[in-house]
Amino acid sequence: MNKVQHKNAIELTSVTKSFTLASGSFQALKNVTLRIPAGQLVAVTGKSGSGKSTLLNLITGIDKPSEGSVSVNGVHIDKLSESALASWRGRTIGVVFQFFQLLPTLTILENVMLPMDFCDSYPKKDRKVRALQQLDRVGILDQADKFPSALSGGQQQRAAIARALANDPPIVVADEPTGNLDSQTASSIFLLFASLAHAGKTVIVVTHEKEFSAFFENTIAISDGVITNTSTVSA
Ligand SMILES: Nc1ncnc2c1ncn2[C@@H]1O[C@H](COP(=O)(O)OP(=O)(O)OP(=O)(O)O)[C@@H](O)[C@H]1O
Repeated sequence: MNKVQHKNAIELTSVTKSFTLASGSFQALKNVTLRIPAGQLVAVTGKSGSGKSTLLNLITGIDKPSEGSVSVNGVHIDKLSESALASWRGRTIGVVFQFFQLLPTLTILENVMLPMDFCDSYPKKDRKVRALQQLDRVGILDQADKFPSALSGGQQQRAAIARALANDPPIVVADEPTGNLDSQTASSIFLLFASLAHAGKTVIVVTHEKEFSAFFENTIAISDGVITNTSTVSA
């Protein structure tokens, strides 16, 4: 597995993302150029509809840019085929969602083992130990054999973060990961993200919650598809 960390984990160059609507073409992102250095904890902020999820979808390769290029950890992902992209994504990017999206019929341990099963990233005999290590890392090793419904919201999000870490991706993206959690639990989740960045992962978090800005080394503010404020931008 290629574990080389590039200086810039994310590079968007002159990226425009257009959607075709009945009323014509709509630009959700407009000529965005952006560099995110490896190992940073970065917030993406902006009003509803400003383009935050569109940006994440381009970084994870779920969407392709209409114009411009997207390079993630040194790979020009807009040039990958769909099958190469799926395999690349599973190994390179861990994704965390607002509503956790754990599979309810699997235990927490089984949920965390899933990405390794999907990507065949580690030998079968090693997957359980590796999943337990991730649960330990996020502080819920004692919840391994429970089903998601038996866990608190904060514990479920920790489990989802453990699952995102299963394949040891260099990049973690999270779309409003604390939107469904109380403020104290949210703080503990942001601390966990900070520890991941400290350990060298690039962590990109979409959040509406301004009170947590101190956790982030950089903030990318988006307004109407344009980046209005960030110290990570360079032309
Ligand atoms: N598949 C699509 N087809 C058409 N328009 C889209 C599509 N996806 C997003 N858009 C539009 O692009 C703009 C940006 O959407 P996006 O989901 O990126 O915003 P957001 O900042 O993530 O919003 P929210 O905080 O509400 O999730 C919006 O006007 C949205 O309606």
